[in-house]
Amino acid sequence: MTRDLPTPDTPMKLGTRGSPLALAQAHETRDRLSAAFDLPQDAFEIVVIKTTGDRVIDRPLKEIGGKGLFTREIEEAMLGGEIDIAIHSMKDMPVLQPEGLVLDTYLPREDVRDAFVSPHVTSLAELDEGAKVGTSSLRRKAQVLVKYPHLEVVEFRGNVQTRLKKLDDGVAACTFLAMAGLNRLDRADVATAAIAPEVMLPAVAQGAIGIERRSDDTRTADMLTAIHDEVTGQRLAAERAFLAALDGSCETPIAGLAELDGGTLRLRGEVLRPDGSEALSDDQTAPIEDGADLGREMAMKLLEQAGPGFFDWRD
Ligand SMILES: NCc1[nH]cc(CCC(=O)O)c1CC(=O)O
Repeated sequence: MTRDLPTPDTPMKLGTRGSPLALAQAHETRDRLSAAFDLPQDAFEIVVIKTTGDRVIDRPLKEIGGKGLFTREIEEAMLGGEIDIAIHSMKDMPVLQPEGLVLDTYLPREDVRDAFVSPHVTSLAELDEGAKVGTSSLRRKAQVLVKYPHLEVVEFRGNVQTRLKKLDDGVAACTFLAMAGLNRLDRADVATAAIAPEVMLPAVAQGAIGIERRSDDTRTADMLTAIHDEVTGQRLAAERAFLAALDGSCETPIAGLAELDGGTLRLRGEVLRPDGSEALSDDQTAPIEDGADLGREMAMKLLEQAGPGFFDWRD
């Protein structure tokens, strides 16, 4: 340690959004830190920060646009010294962080799968022509339409409670939620079924919590090594290299999942046309330490197969 550990008088400040899921993730981080250093919980202070994405709830995210819709205010608070670390769902994080910030600490990954949620049916295959599927995820939309072009995808924003209410109100016949989020909220009961990655490949980094810090804050860097999960780091290195090489933004339907089997890393990747008219996928293995190279190579191969214009909107 280059400096003293936090105390209740000088707590470490954990920045987070205020959604129930974000708070659950912040609490998990605090619990892991307090256990690792045998510190009381009040040596850590959870600071809730409202982001643009939280404030604007009446429009589709892609209309508000701009990078870091859910992170900008949090990262500014960290650069300004108001908080020491920021806790994020890694699947929402861009591959590059602003100057002065580092994001390389990951907690052990939760369930990576998507959940299918419906009060009416147990799978998409049971839905009739024209039935409405609620999702605001471009990936899930494209994945649904590739297999079930006769279904209609409608915009579906909001937290778990809001989305369940919308299903009750008949706005859509079904929706998808990440199993990880449901588990962290202790709401796995909401899932009608967990969808195997073979059926719906999850988003890059789904189920992983990442902790961001200032690059010059060595005390915090030292502390975070105690709660970092190496395997999650190796998996995300491959998945995020895949995403980075695809130049993936929130506006490109991309899926990717790395898994370890002994000393081998298996990466599955998928890119889709936004209208769901085509999907390209790959499945390869490499030694664990070559995960990032594998991610890059897979991205290059899929980009070449896709050709120009593949990701263009055809709404
Ligand atoms: N984009 C929203 C978001 N970001 C992370 C999660 C779930 C938790 C996770 O994947 O870690 C969710 C909700 C969802 O997809 O159901």
